Amino acid sequence: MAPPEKTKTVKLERYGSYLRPGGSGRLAPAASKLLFRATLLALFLLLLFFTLPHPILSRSPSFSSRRSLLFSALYGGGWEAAIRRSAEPPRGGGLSVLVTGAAGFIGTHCSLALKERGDGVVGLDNFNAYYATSLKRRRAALLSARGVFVAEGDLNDGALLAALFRAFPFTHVLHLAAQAGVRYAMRSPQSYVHSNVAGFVSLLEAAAKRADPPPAVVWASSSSVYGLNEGRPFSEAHRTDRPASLYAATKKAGEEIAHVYNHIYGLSLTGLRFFTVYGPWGRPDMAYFSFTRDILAGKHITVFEAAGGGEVARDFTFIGDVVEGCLAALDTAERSTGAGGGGAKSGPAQLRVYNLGNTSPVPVTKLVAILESLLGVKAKKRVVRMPANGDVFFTHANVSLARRELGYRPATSLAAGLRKFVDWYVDYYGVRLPATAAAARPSLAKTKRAGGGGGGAAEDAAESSLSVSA
Ligand SMILES: O=C(O)[C@H]1O[C@H](OP(=O)(O)OP(=O)(O)OC[C@H]2O[C@@H](n3ccc(=O)[nH]c3=O)[C@H](O)[C@@H]2O)[C@H](O)[C@@H](O)[C@H]1O
Repeated sequence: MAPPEKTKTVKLERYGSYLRPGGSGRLAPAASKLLFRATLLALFLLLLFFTLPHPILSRSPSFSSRRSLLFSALYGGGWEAAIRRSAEPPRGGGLSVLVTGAAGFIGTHCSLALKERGDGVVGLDNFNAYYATSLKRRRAALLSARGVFVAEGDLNDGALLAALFRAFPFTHVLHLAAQAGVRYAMRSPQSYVHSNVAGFVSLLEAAAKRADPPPAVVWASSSSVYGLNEGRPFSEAHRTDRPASLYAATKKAGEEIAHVYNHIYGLSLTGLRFFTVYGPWGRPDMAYFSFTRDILAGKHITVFEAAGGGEVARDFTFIGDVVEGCLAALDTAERSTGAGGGGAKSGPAQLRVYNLGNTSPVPVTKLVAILESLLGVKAKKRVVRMPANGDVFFTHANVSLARRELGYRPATSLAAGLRKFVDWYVDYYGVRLPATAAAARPSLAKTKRAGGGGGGAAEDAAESSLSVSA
C-alpha cells in the first residue's frame, strides 16, 4: 500500500478531485473547505499587497501609502478621497498645500496655521526615528484632529509622490522634510544625502513631471549655508560656498538643485534659510530642548565656547515668527511656468531665497541662564572648547529682503519664546517645577499639572501655544 500523501500539492490535487462533476456525496463539504482555504489565501495575498514593499508593484503607491489605502478602504472613503478632502481649501481662493515633513516641528506648526486660515493641507512624513517617534505621532494626532490627512511615506518613493499629485492638483508644496541637525551628520552622513539631496530631487522630479499644473515649491534651506562666511549680519548676498558641515553642504546643494529645476522646468522655487528655530512641540535634539531635559534631570550640560573663551551665539528664532514667514512665502509665490508632465516652460519662473532669522544673536550661556530662571533650577554646566563637529560660532540674520518682499517681522525675544516653550514642556511631560520657577513664569499658575508623564492635557496646552503667533 502506498504511504499517505503528505505534500500540500498533492493535498490540493485531492481536494480538487472532489470538485469534479459526478463526484461523491462528500463534494459539498469538501468544496466549502476549499472555498474557505481559497478565501484565506486571497486575504493573505491582499494583506501582502497592502503591507509589503514589492518591486513588481512599483507603479502603485508605496508600502505605507498602500497600507493607508487599505485602512481607508476598510474605514471608508479611500486613500485618494481622503487626500482630496484634506487638500480642498474650505475658503474660496484658498491654497492647497502639500506639506512634507508635516509631523516635524516646523511642518506641524505650518500645517495647523494653513488649515486654520482656510487653506487645504495634506501632510507627508516618513516618521523616521532620528528622535522620538512618539512626539511625531502626537503632532500627527493634533493634525488629524484638525482635519489634516498625513500620508506616511518617504520622499524617495516616486510612486507615492506621483499618486499624491494624481490625487489632487496642489497649488503649492511646502517642503520641510529633511534630515536636520548639524552635528549628527558626522555620525550618519548618508541620511543627509538620502533626505536632503536624493529626497529633494525626487520631490522636484515629481513636482515638475507628475503634477499638472506644476505647483510652486517653498522649501527649507538653512542658516548653516553661510558656513565660514565672515560678513555680518548674514545677508543673502554673502558667500555660501564654504559650508562647515555636511548638513550645510546638503542644504547648499539643495539651493543649487532648486536653480536647475527652476531653469529647466520653470518650477517656482523659494528657499527659506531658517535660523535655529525653537518653540513648543520642538525638536528634542536641539540644545534648548535637551538642556531643559538635562537641567531638570540634574544632569550636566555641555556648553561650547569659541577659541580663547569666546562666546558662541545663535540668532534663535521663535516658531511663531517662522510660521508667518513661511505663509508669506507661500502667499507671494508665483505660479510655475512649466507645462505639466515635464513639458517646456512658457517663460522664466520665480527663484527666491530669504533669511528667516530673529536679527538678534544671543550667547548660548544666556540661553542657559534664561532656562535656569524659567525652570527654577541651576544648571550643572561643563564649558568646553567647541569640538570640530561642523558647528559654527555665530549666526546673525539680516532679514531686510524678507521684510521688504514678504512683510516678515520677527517679534519674539528669546526670553518670551522660551517661556512658551517651557510652558508647553512642563505640560507635555507632566513636570512639576520648584516654586522658584513661578517668578519667571507667571503663566505657570494656569498650566500647573503635577506628576504624570504628559497626558491628554498636553494637546490643550499646545493649542494655546500654537494659536499664539509670536
Ligand atoms: O539654523 C540652522 O540652520 C540650524 O539650526 C539648528 O542648529 P544649531 O544652531 O546648531 O542648533 P542647536 O543644535 O540647538 O545648537 C544651538 C547652540 O547650542 C550649542 N550647543 C549645542 C549642543 C551642546 O551640547 N552644547 C552647545 O553648546 C551649539 O554650538 C549652538 O551654538 C538646527 O539644529 C539645525 O537643524 C539647523 O536648522
